[in-house]
Amino acid sequence: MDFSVLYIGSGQATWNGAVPLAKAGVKVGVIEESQYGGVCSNKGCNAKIILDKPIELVERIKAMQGRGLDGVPKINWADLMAHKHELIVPQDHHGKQRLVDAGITTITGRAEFVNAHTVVVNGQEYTADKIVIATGLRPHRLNIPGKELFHDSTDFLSLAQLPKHMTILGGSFVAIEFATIASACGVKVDVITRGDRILRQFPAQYVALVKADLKKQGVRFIPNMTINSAQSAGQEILLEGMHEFSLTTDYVLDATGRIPNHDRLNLDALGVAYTDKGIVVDDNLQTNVPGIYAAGDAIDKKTPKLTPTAAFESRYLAAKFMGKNNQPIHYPVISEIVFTSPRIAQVGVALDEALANPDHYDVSQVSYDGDWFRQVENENGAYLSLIFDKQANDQLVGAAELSHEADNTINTLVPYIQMKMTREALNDLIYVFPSIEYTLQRRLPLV
Ligand SMILES: Cc1cc2nc3c(=O)[nH]c(=O)nc-3n(C[C@H](O)[C@H](O)[C@H](O)COP(=O)(O)OP(=O)(O)OC[C@H]3O[C@@H](n4cnc5c(N)ncnc54)[C@H](O)[C@@H]3O)c2cc1C
Ligand SMILES: NC(=O)c1ccc[n+]([C@@H]2O[C@H](COP(=O)([O-])OP(=O)(O)OC[C@H]3O[C@@H](n4cnc5c(N)ncnc54)[C@H](O)[C@@H]3O)[C@@H](O)[C@H]2O)c1
Repeated sequence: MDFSVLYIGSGQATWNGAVPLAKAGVKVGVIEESQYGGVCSNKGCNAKIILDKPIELVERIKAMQGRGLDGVPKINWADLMAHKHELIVPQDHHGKQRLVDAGITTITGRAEFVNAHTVVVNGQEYTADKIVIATGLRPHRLNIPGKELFHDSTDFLSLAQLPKHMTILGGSFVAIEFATIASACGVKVDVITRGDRILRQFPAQYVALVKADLKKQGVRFIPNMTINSAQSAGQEILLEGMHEFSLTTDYVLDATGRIPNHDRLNLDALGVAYTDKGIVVDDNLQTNVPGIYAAGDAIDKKTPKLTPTAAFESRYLAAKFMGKNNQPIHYPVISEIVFTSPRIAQVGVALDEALANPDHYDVSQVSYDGDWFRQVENENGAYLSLIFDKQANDQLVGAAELSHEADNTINTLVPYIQMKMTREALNDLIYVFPSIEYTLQRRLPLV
């Protein structure tokens, strides 16, 4: 065999495990058809957070007007984009170098299976004991006439010049994060959704506040609408939908989700099971074909398709391949965030579920409006919910926050929930003062 372990794809689901595996002396190969490091490093999280940063800073500066700061800086999109390129363009090179430095053989090109232990890339065959499918997702495109006029998240993240009027199809992470960025930069934004909700996975009450803020800023939400076609109308694009709906716009961002890349792997020849959401794996991340595993966004899974979950699965498989862990995968508590302004972050039991089950959960809801430390930045409209399990000794089992600091608060709470800390134990910690964490603790109901 050429390799002990051969990965297809080089994203988070690969390198987090492949690097330690190779450093432990295992013969590892990685095949990548596009940019090394995958979506997150090159056309996802990292690029997005660079474009988002000034939006967050400007919002915070706006809140401090007349409180020690005079004047709100303007966002310069061209400079911001140049800054993004400066940081992101080298990621492909770094992503490859990280593998090479660990002693991994990198193979550039598209992989296809020949049999359970062989793949072909650019006409050359490579064999391995174990093969890990970590091929991620690509943008879904609505299949309607005129779809070629649409753009996807990758296009937006490299947009040289902002349009005057942008129409976004979809209402989840990509749609709302990009609506936040574009609108803050002065673009007139429409968000068209099939249903009547956006950001379904986040607490309805916090989402409603974010939506109200976006509306105030001029974002127009068009719910319960199916777009049926698009066509050029001079310099503009004409969208037509049900009930004789029509709209002209300068730019259409198709944010209707992402689809797996496994259709390009010749899986049917091997009988590897998959669904339209991804590869089917058991609780050892092995497919129905022995020796073939899958990790990251490529899997059909209930856990969210995020960078930290992909990295967790990658490390899990590496430990398994090194013989250090023979247990089924056991996910720890998972946190997530949407980079709106302010952000919504959450971890553990969902707030909406907890509120719907008052016999099971005690929900402590806090407004930071009266909190002097949050008022240092004049942050208003910030909220925290803590969820305790009444049936398990008042353990903290979930939390959600809407604020500019939501990522920090929720990250602080992750280990408490994972380590099953009770309300009593949480009151028994001493933090730096003043700080976000100290403020959080003071908001905990005493036992
Ligand atoms: C715009 C955007 C913003 C995001 N923001 C966040 C965020 O803020 N936080 C967060 O946690 N997550 C975020 N995500 C999700 C995150 O990027 C993914 O969960 C993560 O990249 C998954 O890693 P992966 O390794 O499973 O797949 P990927 O990163 O998609 O890597 C798969 C790799 O496989 C390669 N490949 C596919 N098929 C083949 C083949 N046949 N042969 C060879 N190579 C192949 C692809 O080129 C790709 O490089 C975002 C995603 C997008 C699109
Ligand atoms: N902050 C973050 O962690 C972050 C940010 C961006 C993306 N991501 C990840 O990237 C992935 C993609 O996110 P996303 O927002 O593109 O997709 P998504 O799958 O989360 O949402 C897709 C959206 O498109 C809508 N939609 C689907 N099909 C449609 C159709 N035919 N017509 C109209 N609307 C349709 C859905 O109702 C939904 O609102 C997810 O796995 C997400 O976890 C994460």
